[in-house]
Amino acid sequence: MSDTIFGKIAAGEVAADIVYEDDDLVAFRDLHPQAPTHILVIPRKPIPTLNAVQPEDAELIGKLFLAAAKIAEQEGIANSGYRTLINCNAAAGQTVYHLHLHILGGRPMQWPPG
Ligand SMILES: CCNS(=O)(=O)OC[C@H]1O[C@@H](n2cnc3c(N)ncnc32)[C@H](O)[C@@H]1O
Repeated sequence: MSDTIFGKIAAGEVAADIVYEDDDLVAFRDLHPQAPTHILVIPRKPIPTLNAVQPEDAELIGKLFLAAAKIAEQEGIANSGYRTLINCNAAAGQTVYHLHLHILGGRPMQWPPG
């Protein structure tokens, strides 16, 4: 049994608006979008936070970012611009402890992020 909601989505146990998936990754639209395009890309491997990423995960993390760029292209936000971010632990607001990369686009992003 997958222990986070994202693990359940990856396992097909919980529905999501999936926009991309392969053997290693699943990408789906955020339930509470913070931008016109807000997509989460997750590894199927249940890595809880960025702190838990190991050297043997390097290729998987690379695939996460390659997929993000491909998805941004598919979403039509690659040229206008988009933000990718990973929140790590409570101070950053992490609420789901299954590593995930946010893709936010379709509107101007603020800097610095809050
Ligand atoms: C504050 C950021 N916290 S977070 O960086 O941990 O991001 C978690 C994200 O998961 C999203 N989310 C939670 N449950 C689901 C779900 N079942 N399907 C899609 N997205 C979900 C939240 O809206 C949130 O943006």
